[in-house]
Amino acid sequence: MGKGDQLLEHVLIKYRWLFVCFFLLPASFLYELWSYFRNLIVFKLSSAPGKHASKVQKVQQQVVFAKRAETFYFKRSASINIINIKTFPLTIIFFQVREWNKNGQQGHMCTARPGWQTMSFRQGLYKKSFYKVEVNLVDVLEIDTENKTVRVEPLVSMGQLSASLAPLGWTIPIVPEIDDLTVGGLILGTGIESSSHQFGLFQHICVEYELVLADGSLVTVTKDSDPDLFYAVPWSYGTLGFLTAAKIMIVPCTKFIKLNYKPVYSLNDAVKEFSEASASKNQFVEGIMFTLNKGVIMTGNMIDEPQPCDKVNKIGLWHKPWFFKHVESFLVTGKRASEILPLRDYYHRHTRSIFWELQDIVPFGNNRLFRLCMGWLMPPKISFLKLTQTDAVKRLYENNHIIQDMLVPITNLKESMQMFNKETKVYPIWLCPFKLPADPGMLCAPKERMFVDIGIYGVPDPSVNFKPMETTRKIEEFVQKCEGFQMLYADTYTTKEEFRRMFDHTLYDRVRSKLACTKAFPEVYDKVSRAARY
Ligand SMILES: Cc1cc2nc3c(=O)[nH]c(=O)nc-3n(C[C@H](O)[C@H](O)[C@H](O)COP(=O)(O)OP(=O)(O)OC[C@H]3O[C@@H](n4cnc5c(N)ncnc54)[C@H](O)[C@@H]3O)c2cc1C
Ligand SMILES: NC(=O)C1=CN([C@@H]2O[C@H](COP(=O)(O)OP(=O)(O)OC[C@H]3O[C@@H](n4cnc5c(N)ncnc54)[C@H](OP(=O)(O)O)[C@@H]3O)[C@@H](O)[C@H]2O)C=CC1
Ligand SMILES: CC(C)=CCC[C@@H](C)[C@H]1CC[C@@]2(C)C3=C(CC[C@]12C)[C@@]1(C)CC[C@H](O)C(C)(C)[C@@H]1CC3
Repeated sequence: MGKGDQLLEHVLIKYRWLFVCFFLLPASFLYELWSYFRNLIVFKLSSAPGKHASKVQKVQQQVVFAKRAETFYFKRSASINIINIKTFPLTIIFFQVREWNKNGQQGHMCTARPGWQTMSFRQGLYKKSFYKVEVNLVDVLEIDTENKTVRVEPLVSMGQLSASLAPLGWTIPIVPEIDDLTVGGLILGTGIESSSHQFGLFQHICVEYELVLADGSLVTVTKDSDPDLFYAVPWSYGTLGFLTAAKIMIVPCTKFIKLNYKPVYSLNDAVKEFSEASASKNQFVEGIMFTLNKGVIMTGNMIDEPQPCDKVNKIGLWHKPWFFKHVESFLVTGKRASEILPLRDYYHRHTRSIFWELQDIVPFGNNRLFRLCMGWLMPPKISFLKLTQTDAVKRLYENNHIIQDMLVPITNLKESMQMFNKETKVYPIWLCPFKLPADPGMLCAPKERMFVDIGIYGVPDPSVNFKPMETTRKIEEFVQKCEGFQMLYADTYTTKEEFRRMFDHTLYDRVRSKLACTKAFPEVYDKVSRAARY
């Protein structure tokens, strides 16, 4: 690398904030504005629910077309096979055939959602070669307060869903905290939040899935109508079919939450407080560890209205400190404290600082003056950050940064913390308890157990000699020994055999062979392993 390139690389890394502040923030704002008005018009015209059936038909047509195109290329039969599909515009077919042909005529399919839009550090290599199916389904379809369900399309985001439900006094029981997470990604990957100790993972609040299968047929499954497929869908990462709608439980909600902060000053205390809180009746439980021995355990409950003497802290306002910094401040006072927060501010509490990831990108993002002047533009859209990140920044993250969520039984919390401390010394660490019911599927377990998600996001301490692959492999091995799991949005460095040991593939394999998925979709491992992502 020449001197000029080195200088450029240095500037791009060190001064990424310049680009972020002067370009990405306004771009993100304009995008939010556009999507706000688009959603408003769609909602006012109520056109979305009516269009669902025809949009799903388009998905089916593309799948049928992919199958026919495959037959055509392998058997070299007449092109009439392809053009025969009614109502599908010819031009699109020709373009897609050309694309599919150019890309090596592979039979596997994936959604056409570009990799830069997904909530993961990397993008799938397969997005370059697979046959891409447009699943342009972005709307809330029906809010049924009588049966306590909401029916949504897969690209509905958490921000959009909480904005739709909260004014009506309802919420889904688990609202994963980053606004742009989508229902589809959370069902086919997984979702977790501070209410998961009561409700489980995102899949456990879903009651019905509508899917387009590998043969182009449309099915609607519940745990009673087709338990095999119903339980195989979560964690399948889009390798059983295309999700076109989901029915999710809703529960009544109030406008406020009372949040209690309990500072802890030793690992033993932290584990004790956190485990007790996870087994309690509190509606929300979360912990943030700022060192191995110091952290804050939070419990919360919805309340109807604040008392006149209560101070409401609107932590979502643009000029408020980042949430994790606010939490850290309770370590200084050392006292238990409580405060009232608006519920939506609480749900989206980690959005403005992208947990603690934004401090590496905009180092002065939590500065009071910056917040006052520019805070309303924050955060930049994760997808825009991803789209515009340079190779130098990517390499920097690859070699000096770790982003992993490890799900281990809560009884292994102490040794897990000690292990991650030894291998990474990354702080803050996110702790979120969740109940894992004894359901069939990838996380099949003999009995219901309490787990904890340990989220490690950040730069390992120089003293630990962090090596991305070796360190992650050690952690993965440890997690496997604890009978735990790794979240799939992050890279897995396991071998396929190790991955199949970590996740129970019995039901998944059976459903894949029953639904003829093997030719249509890759296995989960081939979408999430480090080798499958760039
Ligand atoms: C009955 C009903 C049906 C609906 N049906 C549809 C539909 O079919 N299709 C559809 O697309 N929409 C639907 N909506 C949603 C509607 O379009 C949204 O309300 C719209 O997006 C505008 O939202 P808002 O102004 O209430 O959001 P705002 O509250 O202004 O939120 C806008 C954005 O800011 C974020 N945000 C808000 N508060 C916070 C906070 N405290 N912290 C961090 N981020 C925050 C949100 O996540 C969101 O992305 C429906 C809503 C209702 C009530
Ligand atoms: N608090 C939390 O729980 C958090 C969770 N996450 C993780 O982020 C991910 C979700 O991110 P998001 O950007 O929403 O989703 P992604 O685009 O990352 O989707 C995840 C997977 O689901 C597949 N998928 C999504 N929608 C469909 C569909 N309609 N039909 C078929 N397959 C589909 C995708 O398939 P394809 O590859 O074909 O596009 C992809 O393999 C999850 O893995 C989640 O665990 C991240 C942050 C926080
Ligand atoms: C289960 C839970 C709570 C998971 C939280 C995961 C987040 C911390 C992850 C999800 C997406 C994620 C990997 C991301 C990044 C940081 C960590 C994130 C936000 C960033 C913003 C880091 C900076 C990078 O240049 C880039 C922009 C590509 C990514 C994008 C995705």
